[in-house]
Amino acid sequence: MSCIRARGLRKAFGSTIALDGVDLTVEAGRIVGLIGPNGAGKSTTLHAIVGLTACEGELEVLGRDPWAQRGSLMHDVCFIADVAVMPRWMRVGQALDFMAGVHPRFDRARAESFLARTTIRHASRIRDLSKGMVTQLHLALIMAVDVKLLVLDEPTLGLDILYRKQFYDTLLNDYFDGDRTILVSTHDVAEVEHILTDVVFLDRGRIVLDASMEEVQDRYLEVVVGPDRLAAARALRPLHERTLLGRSILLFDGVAREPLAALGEVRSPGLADVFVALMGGTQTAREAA
Ligand SMILES: Nc1ncnc2c1ncn2[C@@H]1O[C@H](COP(=O)(O)OP(=O)(O)OP(=O)(O)O)[C@@H](O)[C@H]1O
Repeated sequence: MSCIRARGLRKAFGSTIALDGVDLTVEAGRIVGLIGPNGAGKSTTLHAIVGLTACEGELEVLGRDPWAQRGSLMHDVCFIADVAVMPRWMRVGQALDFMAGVHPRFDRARAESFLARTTIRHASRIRDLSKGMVTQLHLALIMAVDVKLLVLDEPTLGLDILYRKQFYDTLLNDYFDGDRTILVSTHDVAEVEHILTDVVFLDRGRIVLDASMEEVQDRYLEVVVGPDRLAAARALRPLHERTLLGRSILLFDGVAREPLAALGEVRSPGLADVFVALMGGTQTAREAA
């Protein structure tokens, strides 16, 4: 059984089509990045998955219909939007009490042992903690919830780079155990690239790319060419072309390494470059040819 299985998901808000036929399968034990620009439909997808919004189409999460069976689904799912946004008036001990009261799978001892590694004290008020400490507290609460699926909607928005890195590193090292599934949305590709097993690019309510990181590695190549080889490189129909320090960098989808190597230095593009190539909307060499 897949962890998430969506077929033909559609959602309209008035005349705005937020999801326009999304098919998505996420297997258990994967870390999937749902990546897209503002308004792409990321939050709507995640809300549908955790049963916060009803959609047309078929959707099954951990064998349940999220909209109809939200109560039971929430025993196995944790949904977080905005790390480090917590009630400022609460004390740390009260946040632990609250979690213990509302979530049947919250393991207080686990949260306590994580907090013991920090300088956060039970008696501290959240408003007196630094932003980094609030991130640590939030992580301690998340990581103590024993669920099968963790859904994170742009979790690190508003955090600076150090805390964002700390958040993802801790998530990977102390939470992910190979059985859990993590689905994280972001518009910052570089931030999550190193933790993902799979990537889904979403644009205007449609999936543009759905692949494992290995598939991305195998499929896309970049070649750096000088002006003398540019016409030959363009003839191989690149997906995207950009110029950097006077040299052209052409990105190809599904073209073998050998013919590219004859044109210049071949390398694997970063996920951000593939994202720009697929979503950039700029004129590509293919169009120019
Ligand atoms: N409750 C709503 N009422 C009306 N329109 C909505 C509502 N929720 C989302 N939309 C619209 O649906 C589209 C998709 O929004 P969604 O929030 O899912 O995108 P997103 O990819 O999460 O964007 P962002 O990165 O900006 O949060 C947008 O055009 C948005 O304006």
